[in-house]
Amino acid sequence: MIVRSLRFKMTTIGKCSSIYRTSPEFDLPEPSSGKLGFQKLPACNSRDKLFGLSSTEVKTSFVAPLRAIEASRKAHVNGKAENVHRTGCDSNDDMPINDCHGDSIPQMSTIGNSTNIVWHKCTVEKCDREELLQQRGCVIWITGLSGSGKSTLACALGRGLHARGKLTYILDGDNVRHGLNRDLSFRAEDRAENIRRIGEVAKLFADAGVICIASLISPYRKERDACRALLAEGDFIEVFMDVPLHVCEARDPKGLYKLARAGKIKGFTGIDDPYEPPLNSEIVLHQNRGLFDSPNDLADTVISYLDEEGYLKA
Ligand SMILES: Nc1ncnc2c1ncn2[C@@H]1O[C@H](COP(=O)(O)OS(=O)(=O)O)[C@@H](OP(=O)(O)O)[C@H]1O
Ligand SMILES: Nc1ncnc2c1ncn2[C@@H]1O[C@H](COP(=O)(O)OP(=O)(O)O)[C@@H](O)[C@H]1O
Repeated sequence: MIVRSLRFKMTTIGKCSSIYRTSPEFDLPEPSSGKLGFQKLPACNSRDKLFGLSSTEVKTSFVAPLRAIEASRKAHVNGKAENVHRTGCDSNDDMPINDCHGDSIPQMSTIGNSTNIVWHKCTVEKCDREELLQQRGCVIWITGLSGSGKSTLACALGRGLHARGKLTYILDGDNVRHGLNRDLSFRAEDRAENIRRIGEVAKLFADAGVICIASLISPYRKERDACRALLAEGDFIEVFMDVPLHVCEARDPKGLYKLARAGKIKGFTGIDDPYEPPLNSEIVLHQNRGLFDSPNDLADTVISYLDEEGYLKA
């Protein structure tokens, strides 16, 4: 396997310094001819009855715009977001629908600082998108020290899944700090906010049916677990890059450990800022007999997990 050498340019974006746009690329086979496409959609839940359509009608008329039924979810006051945000085709059963065309007044919620808000529900749901994509939307959350190989794995994984005709999107901590999170520094509260925002965005991607690969240090267990709690059971797959600090420091591809040791970067993870390793990751990747598997092999481990758990089919 050939690893292309990359030149990194240090930048300061908003409050963050020393971050890089990461795009490590490995020479991998070109994606196979497997193409994404449209197909007849089987009726996937009891919603058919709800909208007064038979399964056949749903199948044949799905491409025509269905009248969207805006609905709001049960009022959950004071930030009980997990109940409000629950998605999935089987979530209709316990959810009252406020049809905006009817007489009922939608129930209002207060979520954090947002008052009088309503959850709008659409007839095209996560499972419909998954059917279209022939995969299950989920979040693969890669955590580990700087230099542990998160971005490299994310990229290898993205390529490997793409080659299998699966739709992925990478949310790399470095990259997201170039835009959405440019206002965040590396102080503890800003890191927590960085993790929270990426968790929320990842959740949207998963809801879109995409296999979302989040790769960020995410040093705090509590914040990682909070992101896990945003998703349905099983849809958050934590991958721990269990690479010892001395290995990451020896790699030091951006020279940041050197700067941190010299006291030129304060609060560097693993040096003078904490990293809390996960306790119950779905996947732990570590060295075998002092050697780390190649990024492609590591990616294959994750892909096998996804395959076995049924994420690579609808
Ligand atoms: N103080 C400090 N500590 C750790 N890392 C630092 C720091 N300052 C800059 N950088 C660079 O920023 C990248 C980490 O960004 P993340 O968003 O993944 O970090 S965090 O999850 O909010 O902790 C990280 O990228 P990776 O090496 O890819 O992990 C570093 O390049
Ligand atoms: N599986 C691996 N085996 C050996 N070296 C690796 C592996 N994965 C990544 N690397 C190297 O380690 C360094 C850090 O990788 P990177 O993906 O940038 O880590 P992170 O995103 O965690 O900071 C890079 O020089 C990369 O080429």
